[in-house]
Amino acid sequence: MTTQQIPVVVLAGFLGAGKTTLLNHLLRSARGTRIGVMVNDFGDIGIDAMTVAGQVGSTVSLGNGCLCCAVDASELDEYLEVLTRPELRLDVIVIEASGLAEPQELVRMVLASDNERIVYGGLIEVVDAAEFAATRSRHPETDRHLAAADLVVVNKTDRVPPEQLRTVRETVTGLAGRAAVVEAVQGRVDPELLFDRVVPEDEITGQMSIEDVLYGSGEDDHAHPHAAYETVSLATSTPLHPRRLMAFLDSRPEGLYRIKGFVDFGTADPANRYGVHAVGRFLRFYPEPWPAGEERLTQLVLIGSGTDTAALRKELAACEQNGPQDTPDEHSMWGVLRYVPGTEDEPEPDAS
Ligand SMILES: Nc1nc2c(ncn2[C@@H]2O[C@H](COP(=O)(O)OP(=O)(O)OP(=O)(O)O)[C@@H](O)[C@H]2O)c(=O)[nH]1
Repeated sequence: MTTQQIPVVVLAGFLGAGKTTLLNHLLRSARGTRIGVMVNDFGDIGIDAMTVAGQVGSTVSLGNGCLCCAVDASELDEYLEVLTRPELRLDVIVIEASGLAEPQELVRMVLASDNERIVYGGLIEVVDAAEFAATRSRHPETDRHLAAADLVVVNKTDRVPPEQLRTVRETVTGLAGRAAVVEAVQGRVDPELLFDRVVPEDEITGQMSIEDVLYGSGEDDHAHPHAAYETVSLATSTPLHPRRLMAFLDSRPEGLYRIKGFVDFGTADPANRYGVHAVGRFLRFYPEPWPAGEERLTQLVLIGSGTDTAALRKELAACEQNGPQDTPDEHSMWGVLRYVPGTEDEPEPDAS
């Protein structure tokens, strides 16, 4: 089921791009969220961050050298096995690839894992805005890495003048194809781009002051550059048409990075609701029986960068069924079922 699977995020980028800085930022700003990490070396991870990372102990350190050279698929599975133990109650696992690793290899290893408690959480490429041109000329494989990414973080924007940043961003966006592209200083991206933050109890019960509402609630505001991405939500009691939803998903626009929630397909499958999990080009549906007494609602959240939110809202609304004459036929679920794990013709996600 969607809610129980732990997303495994692969964090890649060339030497010095800011992967560890970003990881430390995630660990610091995660608060109630429990993050497991796999890195080559714990040396660079801050002591305060280690209080979170420490829950999994040194067992996750993969030793020196390139992660994907040092670890074959069975070893990766071994570490995932440790990190997904229920007693650790981790909400997300981040694998930091060594600066020289081929990230696509790691992604393939995660996708090939038969650990049922995990789900692929996306490939994030960190780019050094100041060194981008030089890195690209020294390492032509940069282009391939960017093309495989689901989210590109253009980091160190403080080190380049606006003009140069625009050029870097344009080049990156061109190479990254459908990936979402966000800018950052010191790796400070909103953790919610990567995973669902668990809201700590004091935030739920605590009262918000007017300042909180206007300016956010304090210390890690600068860590939540909300302008970096857009969110579109849909909550409707009208069932969605499976064919139209699949047409929308199959042609989802560039920059639409994550989709999560539940779908009601009405009479097309009255017994089940369908959990949706999409990150980059990766898409899965998880049918599960409707909980007894639960209102039949479709609830979706779409997260993207550089997307046309008005158009997304319109396209989503067009997926709703229009009365009895629009009732889906018996074959209309086939497109959806292709993305249910364990079905015979489950598509291979594009990790090339
Ligand atoms: N000016 C500036 N420096 C940054 C930024 N982000 C990271 N750095 C610095 O860049 C250096 C490299 O950052 P790391 O996070 O260690 O990079 P990495 O990608 O993990 O490096 P490797 O582990 O060697 O692959 C460190 O000295 C960071 O403090 C940023 O946004 N601006």
